[in-house]
Amino acid sequence: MRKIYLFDTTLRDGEQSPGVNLNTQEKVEIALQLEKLGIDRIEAGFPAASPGDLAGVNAVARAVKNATIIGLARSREKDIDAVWEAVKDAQDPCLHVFIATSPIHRKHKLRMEKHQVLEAAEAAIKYAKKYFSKIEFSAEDAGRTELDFLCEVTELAIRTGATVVNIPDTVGYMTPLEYGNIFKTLKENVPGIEKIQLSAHCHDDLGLATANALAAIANGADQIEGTINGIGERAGNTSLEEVAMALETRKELFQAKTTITYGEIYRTSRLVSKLTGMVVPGNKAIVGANAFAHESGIHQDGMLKEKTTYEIMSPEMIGVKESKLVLGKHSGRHAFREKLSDLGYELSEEQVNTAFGKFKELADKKKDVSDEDLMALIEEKLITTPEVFVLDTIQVAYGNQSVPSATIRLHTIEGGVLEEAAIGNGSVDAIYKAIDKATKEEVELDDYSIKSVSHGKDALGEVHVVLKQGDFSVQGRGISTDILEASAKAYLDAVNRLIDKRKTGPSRRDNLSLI
Ligand SMILES: CC(=O)SCCNC(=O)CCNC(=O)[C@H](O)C(C)(C)COP(=O)(O)OP(=O)(O)OC[C@H]1O[C@@H](n2cnc3c(N)ncnc32)[C@H](O)[C@@H]1OP(=O)(O)O
Ligand SMILES: CC(C)C(=O)C(=O)O
Ligand SMILES: [Mg+2]
Repeated sequence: MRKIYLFDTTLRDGEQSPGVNLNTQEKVEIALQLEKLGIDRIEAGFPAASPGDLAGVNAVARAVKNATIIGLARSREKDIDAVWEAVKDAQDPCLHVFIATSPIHRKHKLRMEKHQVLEAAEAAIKYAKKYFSKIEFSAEDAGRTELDFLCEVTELAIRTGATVVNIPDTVGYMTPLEYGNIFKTLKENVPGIEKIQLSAHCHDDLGLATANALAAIANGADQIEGTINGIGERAGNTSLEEVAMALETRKELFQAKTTITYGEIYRTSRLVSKLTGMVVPGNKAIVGANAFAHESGIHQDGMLKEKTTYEIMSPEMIGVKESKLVLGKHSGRHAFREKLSDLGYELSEEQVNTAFGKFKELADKKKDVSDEDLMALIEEKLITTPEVFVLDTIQVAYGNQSVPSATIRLHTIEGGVLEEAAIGNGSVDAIYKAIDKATKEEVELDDYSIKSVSHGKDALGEVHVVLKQGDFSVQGRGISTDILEASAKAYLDAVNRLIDKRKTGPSRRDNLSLI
């Protein structure tokens, strides 16, 4: 298998992401993690940009022992001097020097003719040779450069002493077929091309950065430039973790591989996200929070039977602990049962079915059903008190200038429907008075408490009540995303227990096997 070199520019092009500014210590921390990851070449910054960046690149050059350390320069002597100053202490220093070659950049930005661009590139590479044995030359905006001129520039760079020639798609304009064709053309037409390495540097303006990098590899590129998490100027750069995992996962296709330590990918992604403040989108390939998470029942069932049904690579390989089966409204019984078993519940098929019905009702109201939600739901639902009264609907009218009122509708065990309305000191009081009227039970509310059993705005509220009737005292619990509904459920639960207690004596909390 052919080795593909990874050139990481998180600390240079990545730092060009608007809002990102890494200090020296942060650059060193990321660089050391990149070294652990096994990155071959680290572009640590643009030393001519500021004294701070020069110091940052220099600190990286001193700290990292097992990767080439690179600084970027325009085709100007003072930029090249600054790079040498910054990287001369590295074990393996390298210069990256560039000039734009496309007609748009030549005309509007550089205001140079073709021959002036060639002269500037030649002069820069010649000057750099007084310091560097390794020089990468980039033809900025190569993607929009006339192919014959790009061949001419590449030939000149090789002749003058560049050891790597980079073909940047600076503005992310290329499609894979076009970009691949540039590499093919250079390979076939430029004299001396076999003496150097060809490199690809892509941007993601059209979402094609990784696809274009892979097309370059398929057409002979030796090196891929990119960043961790794909951060970088505008829409960002090629994500190196995507390239590495695409080559690994489809090795039969590419016959090429990187030599990185896959198990460090996730850790590196987290560190870069933390220090740059660039949040990784949940659906980001390889390192996004959802990259190995499955929510729908059919997928979860497949995953439980055989992971390869829905995963083309394993999360453990990149350092993620395990795949996640997320319970939500699309989940099915297989995943639900598995989750209950993980939480330590051993339930009969019938109990699973009852709980599953309740879980689906809850999932319709909540985005994510957490472990705490599930535990609350199981503990509430599987304690089998005969339900003499079942809550159907509640209507509450509340205004800070009016008396709260509530209308409730209950079903009875015999199939009847009871509907009552009442006013109260507050909404909960109105609900409880309406329930009293409907059930005709004379009870006293001895205690009422409410707590949140999960997190976030759509958290479940759990209400706990104690009702008294003569010598009897019973507890009731109700759970809902709405606290008024939870209050009504708790009250009715207690009334049902009271009726049951009157009939059967001591309380029964049976049919629930919690382990
Ligand atoms: C595609 C890329 O990612 S390229 C890298 C982008 N990174 C950066 O720009 C790093 C941060 N940059 C900086 O700090 C500053 O731009 C500096 C210090 C490099 C230069 O600052 P200034 O001297 O004030 O110039 P300014 O940035 O305004 O303009 C760029 C100048 O460089 C010229 N230039 C641009 N690219 C090159 C090049 N590769 N070689 C030679 N000259 C170049 C421009 O034509 C312009 O020249 P002009 O002043 O004669 O018109
Ligand atoms: C400096 C070069 C390589 C660059 O970042 C680009 O062209 O995108
Ligand atoms: Mg770039």
